[in-house]
Amino acid sequence: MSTLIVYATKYGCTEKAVNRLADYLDGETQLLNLGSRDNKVIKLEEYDTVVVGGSIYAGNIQQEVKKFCSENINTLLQKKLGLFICCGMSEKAGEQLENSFDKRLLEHSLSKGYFGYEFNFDRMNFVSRFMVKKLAKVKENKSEIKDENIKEFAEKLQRGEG
Ligand SMILES: Cc1cc2nc3c(=O)[nH]c(=O)nc-3n(C[C@H](O)[C@H](O)[C@H](O)COP(=O)(O)O)c2cc1C
Repeated sequence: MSTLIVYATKYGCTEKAVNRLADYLDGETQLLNLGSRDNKVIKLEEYDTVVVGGSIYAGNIQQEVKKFCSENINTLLQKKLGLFICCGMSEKAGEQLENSFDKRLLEHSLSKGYFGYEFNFDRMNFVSRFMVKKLAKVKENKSEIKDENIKEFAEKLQRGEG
């Protein structure tokens, strides 16, 4: 199995999560950070499995992820597909995941995951810090990456079950 993991991250949480996912997947795995400037040209046709995900800001996934999905939807619908998000409000994870991806991709995906969250105050600007303190009621750095969820996601994807 050759897998491409496509993701976007603002403060690095999603990057940590996809590195863990790569460890749980068999075969060759390649990472594509949509926010990075020095990406190699990726040919989606070369992968039989594609995982797409990112983190949630103001209820939605980053624009780069939306753009990638809409530009490649027909190819993604031919792949073994996994979709995931990282987000701070775990009780809203299901709803926010459904908001983030096209219905056809959600229906086609073999595995949908919630990979947890991090709040990294050292890297946030003043406005973000203020919003997180007010809305999430968190005041210091916190890391809650859900290793069990990532493992389960990888297993489901590899079993090929919906
Ligand atoms: C300004 C800001 C807005 C956020 N908005 C949401 C939100 O609407 N819903 C949510 O569940 N989490 C929200 N979060 C939490 C992020 O999704 C979470 O911190 C995530 O782990 C960040 O991942 P990243 O470092 O890969 O970008 C927000 C965080 C910040 C800093």
